[in-house]
Amino acid sequence: MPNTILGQNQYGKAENRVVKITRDGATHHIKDLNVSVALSGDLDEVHYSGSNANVLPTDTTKNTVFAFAKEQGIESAEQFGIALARHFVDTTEPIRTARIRVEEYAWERIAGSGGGRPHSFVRGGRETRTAQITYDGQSVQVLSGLKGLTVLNSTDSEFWGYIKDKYTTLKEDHDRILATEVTAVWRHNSAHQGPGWDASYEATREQMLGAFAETYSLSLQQTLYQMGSQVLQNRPELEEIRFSMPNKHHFRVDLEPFGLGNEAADGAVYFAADRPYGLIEATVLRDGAESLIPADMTNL
Ligand SMILES: O=c1[nH]c(=O)c2[nH]c(=O)[nH]c2[nH]1
Repeated sequence: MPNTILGQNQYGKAENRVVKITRDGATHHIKDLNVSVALSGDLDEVHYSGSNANVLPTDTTKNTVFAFAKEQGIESAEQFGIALARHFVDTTEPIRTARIRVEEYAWERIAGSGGGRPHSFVRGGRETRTAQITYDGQSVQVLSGLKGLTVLNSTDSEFWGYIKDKYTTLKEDHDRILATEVTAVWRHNSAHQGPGWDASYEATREQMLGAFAETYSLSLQQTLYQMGSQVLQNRPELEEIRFSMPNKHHFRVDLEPFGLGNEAADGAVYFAADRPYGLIEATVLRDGAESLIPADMTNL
């Protein structure tokens, strides 16, 4: 039998769905998170011999998520993740590193005649907010982000001037739809370690959307870079942002067989294809900043 050794390993309870209601008199507030815990440390023995002496049960990590939601409340995804990561490493000797991943789902207050209803919510059609917190006993690393932010420009997009070889059939386009579903992860500089996570998130999202809308696009790559660049220029607390952006192709339908023109300028009919799709991914950095967001972080 060949000899084997244990490589990278981590464990914990994934996808703890925790909903916290905060009551402010008759007015309620809701936080809806999906929290995944991954712990690593002095855990060779459980793999080699099955000794659980160094194992904090994944069941306990689940309980901790719910107990912390009650004891400390949930101020933001980032704050909650930082508190959990510190707890696992600082209170459990064999645990050396904790990685907490958080997804946050938005709920909006249902409108009423006298303003928003106090305790009724509708799940927002918005993107999912994400955060990843890593703590190794020394420093806390926070990556914030979002996924599922679907955007579309119905004009101001062209694509032409590309390489043409014997397999190229794509026609040059001077007025196309540009649509994508943005996944983005960004890194704050070390001076910004909260609070203010929510305000930073909203402002970053707004810059991203503004840049998408305002860029006259010659390629999705160019739009992506403009989005990242505008975020970094307007959010001094950020150092680096990575995007994964599928090109949600909208092809003008050939209506010639029915004697119909279908020009973009006249208001065209498109076929919204779902696959395959172009996939455009890149990191944008502040000049001089270190590239620390892993390339696969936006493919989770
Ligand atoms: O914005 C685009 N970038 C590409 O690289 C590409 N390739 C392609 O076929 N269509 C597009 N569109």
